[in-house]
Amino acid sequence: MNVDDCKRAAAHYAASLVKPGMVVGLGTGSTAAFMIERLGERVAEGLDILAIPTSEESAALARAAGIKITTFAEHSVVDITIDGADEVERKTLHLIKGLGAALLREKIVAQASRRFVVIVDATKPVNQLGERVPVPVEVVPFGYEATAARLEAMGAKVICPRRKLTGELLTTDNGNRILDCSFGPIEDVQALAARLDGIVGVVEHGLFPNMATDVLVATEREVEQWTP
Ligand SMILES: O=C[C@H](O)[C@H](O)[C@H](O)COP(=O)(O)O
Repeated sequence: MNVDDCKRAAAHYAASLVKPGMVVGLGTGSTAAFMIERLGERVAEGLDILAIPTSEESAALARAAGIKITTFAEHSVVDITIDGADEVERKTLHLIKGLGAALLREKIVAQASRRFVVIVDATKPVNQLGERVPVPVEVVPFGYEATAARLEAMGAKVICPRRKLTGELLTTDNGNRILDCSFGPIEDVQALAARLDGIVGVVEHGLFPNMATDVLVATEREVEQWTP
């Protein structure tokens, strides 16, 4: 199985957890896209659900797949959210998310969910968060250079990601900027999350400690289910 086959296997397993009548949070990214596609197939076969997407991209995929969309104005609790991740810490199931710039909406939807199922291929689990990827941080555009300097003073190497096609600075669905912050392997995820929460100009960050209720890891042979 190649990486896409693994992503698809985890996504299909997660989609099978969705039951009729549920309000479903739809994650963002390449793994979540396989899950949205599969849920669309189940909807075509008669599954009745409502969905809250975590990005404009996932909303477009859901509409194209025939999945009905709802909002928090109509449903304040989400039964299950299924989303990808950029890193999963093996021992704790803490996550880094947001390399696709959707972290703020993803965290709002995850926080409102009874069950938060994370779907990954075997390249995503790590011993310590920050081993392979930076922590994306969503910041308001005003003074983002000053916010970046503040993050650098905390020990991060900060990069402003740009759109591949246009070269423009990456802007989120919420009109904010993303700063990718490399801290290296993170000793204390919750302490770093609290420090990031305390910086003026930071809207949200991609550290998701103690949020996943299930992590589905697709290896070449099987889909493993990890729980905290
Ligand atoms: O902002 C993007 C999201 O957090 C994604 O869930 C994350 O980047 C994983 O994406 P993928 O499944 O494409 O690796």
